[in-house]
Amino acid sequence: MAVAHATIEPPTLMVSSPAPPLCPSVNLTQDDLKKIAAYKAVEHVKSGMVVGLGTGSTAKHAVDRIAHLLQQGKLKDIVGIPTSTKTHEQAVSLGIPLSNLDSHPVVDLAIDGADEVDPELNLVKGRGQKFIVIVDESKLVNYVGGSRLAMPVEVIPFCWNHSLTRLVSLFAYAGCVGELRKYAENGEAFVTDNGNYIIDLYFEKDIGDLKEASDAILRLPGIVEHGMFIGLATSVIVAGVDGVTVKSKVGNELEMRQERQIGFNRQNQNEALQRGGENLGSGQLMMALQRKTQLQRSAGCPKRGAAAEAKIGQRPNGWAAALRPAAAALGLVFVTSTNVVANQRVQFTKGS
Ligand SMILES: O=C(CO)[C@H](O)[C@H](O)COP(=O)(O)O
Repeated sequence: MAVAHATIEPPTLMVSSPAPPLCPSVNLTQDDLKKIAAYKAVEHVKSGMVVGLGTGSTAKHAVDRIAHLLQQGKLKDIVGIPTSTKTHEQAVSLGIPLSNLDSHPVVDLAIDGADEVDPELNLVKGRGQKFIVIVDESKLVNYVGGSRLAMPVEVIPFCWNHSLTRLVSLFAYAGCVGELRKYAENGEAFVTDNGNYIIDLYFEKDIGDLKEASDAILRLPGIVEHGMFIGLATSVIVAGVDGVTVKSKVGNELEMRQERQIGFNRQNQNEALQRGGENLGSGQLMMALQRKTQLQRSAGCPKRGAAAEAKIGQRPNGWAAALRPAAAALGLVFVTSTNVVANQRVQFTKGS
C-alpha cells in the first residue's frame, strides 16, 4: 500500500488566497486548527487523482481548498467522490467534478475528519489507496471512546430498539450506554443517507481489542456499519497550538512515524528568534513575531529592541504584504523588504 510521506511545511500564507490557513491572531481557534490540518492534507492531492471527499467541519475546509486550487488552475482533472449528500452539495456548489464508486472504484486518496484518533491511528470514523485523516488536537484519545463522544452504529430502522439493547449488553463491561440519535429540532429519529438509523454508544472504559469489538458488532442482526475505522488511516495530520504533526503508518505494520513537528511551538520560536528568524515560513514568522512580543512584554520592555526580521526562501512575491497585518496587530511596522533571488527578507520594527 502506498504510504503518505509528508514533507512538513507550515501552511503557506498565499497572498492571492482569500482564506489564509494561519491567521495572525494570537490564539488559534479550533476551526483555525481544522483548516491548517485540512490545507496540509490537500498538499497530497495531485492533478488527475480520484479523491474521496469527507464529511464534517474539518473535511469541509479540505473540499473548499481543493475547489480553490481547481479554480486557480493549480489542480486539474480531479474527480471527487463525496461521502455524504452534504459534501456532495458543497462540492457541486464549488464546481468540483464528481463521480461515485461505481464509476470510479479506485480512490487515489481520501481525506476525512474523525471524532477520535487513538495512539495506533484507529479512528472513530474513510477509504482510498491513501486515507489521510485531518483533526485538531482535541480529537486525540488514549483509547476509542476516551473522549466520551459517541461511537455511532448504523442500524436498519426495523427493530432498532432490539439492536440498541444488544449493543449495550455487548459492551456492558465497559459501562456502555446507548441512545437513538434524533434530530434536535423535532425529536424524530435521525435518518442516514442510506435511510437507516444511528445508535450512539458511549463508553465509560476502554472496550479493549477493537477488531474483536468490531466483529462482535457486525455479527449482530440489523447492523449495517459502525464508526470505528481500524487500521485504515495511512496518515493522520494533527493540528495543534504547538504545530502540525503528521503521524504515518509504514506498510501494514503498526509502525508509527511521527514526522518532525513544525516550529511554531515555543521552543522552535525561541530558537528561530535566536537565529534572527532565518528560514521561517510565513506562518512561523507570525508566531515568532507574536512570541517575541510576548517575551519583550514579560521582560518589561514593551517599546524597545523590538525589531524582528526573517528570511523566507521560495515564497511567492508579495508575501511581505501579507505579513503586514500580522505585524501591525503586534504594533510592528514594516521597514524594508528585499528580494534576493530565492530568499526574501523582511524587517519590521516597533512602531512609536
Ligand atoms: O465522521 C465524520 C462525518 O461522518 C466527521 O469527519 C467527524 O465527525 C469529524 O467531524 P468534524 O471535522 O466536524 O469534527
